[in-house]
Amino acid sequence: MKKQTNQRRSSKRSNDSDSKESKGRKFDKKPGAKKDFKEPNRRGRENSRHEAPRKEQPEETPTTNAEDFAIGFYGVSEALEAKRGNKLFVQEDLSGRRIDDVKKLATKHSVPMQFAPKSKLDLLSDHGNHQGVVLGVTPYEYLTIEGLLEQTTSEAPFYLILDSIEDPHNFGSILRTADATGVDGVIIPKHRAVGITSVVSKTSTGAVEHVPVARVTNLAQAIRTLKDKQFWVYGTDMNGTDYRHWNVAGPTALIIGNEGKGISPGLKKEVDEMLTIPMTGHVQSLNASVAAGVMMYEVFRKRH
Ligand SMILES: C[S@@+](CC[C@H](N)C(=O)[O-])C[C@H]1O[C@@H](n2cnc3c(N)ncnc32)[C@H](O)[C@@H]1O
Repeated sequence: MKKQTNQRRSSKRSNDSDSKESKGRKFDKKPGAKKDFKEPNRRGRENSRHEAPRKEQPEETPTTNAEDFAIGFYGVSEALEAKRGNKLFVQEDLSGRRIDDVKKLATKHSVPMQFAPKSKLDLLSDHGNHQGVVLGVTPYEYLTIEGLLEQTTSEAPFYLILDSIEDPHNFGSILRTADATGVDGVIIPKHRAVGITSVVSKTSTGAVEHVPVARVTNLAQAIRTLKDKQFWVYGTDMNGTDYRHWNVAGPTALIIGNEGKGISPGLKKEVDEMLTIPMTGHVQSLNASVAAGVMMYEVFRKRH
């Protein structure tokens, strides 16, 4: 297996999607391998905190930690459905169908509710646009890279690797498009990057509950693991091959770089090919989530 991988790595990939090399290559999964990870929400993630008999929360405002709350109608509803909710705060002077829908969902999932002034919801959501609903959630359970590979069922998975995205709106927006285009997983670094916060969850309009996210301490190591599993790994910058010639056949991973610094030089060394979205105007680059969206839809367009 290793030898075959090295052979493949030594030759530059043809952009002809019918090339012999890419045809029929299977995603190398070990059937029946032992699971060493917890499945994410909506795919059977168990949550012992959620299942334990509920105690009413103390009345004081909990410590505000963006990873502990979901906000807004979509973010809250999806987190409730994913059984991550532990307490719903509803703005006391608001009513309406969407608020009622969220309340019904909380009741359905036996999540306690508290009516509170807007000032308290503002505080809990760190002044995010909460739309009158804030949900205390159990922390998101990230997958490991092995866990992500293990649970991926596509023959030719497509993963996004985010090299230190810092803006939660960019991350949320990327997750939203990832869900829309059927991306099999998103890989993020543990340090110097945004994790799954309330703003990410809201911007993703709940997609965060559907797209598996793996968090790793070393992206370069994660990429080497993917290469060992026969993935083609692509980077994105302004000096690569025109993305319209991208051969998306087979297991594929695509790296999107940091908003300011782009992809780190260390990771560029690991990629099979760099890709570029041509630009004819005056600005230097696209927004990271816009570039990610273009690339995700390119895979979708070519594969569907
Ligand atoms: C705002 S850009 C970073 C710009 C950074 N100064 C650089 O030189 O790479 C953030 C990320 O979006 C992606 N990106 C933006 N515009 C792109 C383009 N035209 N082609 C390919 N990728 C692009 C790349 O992944 C890039 O790392």
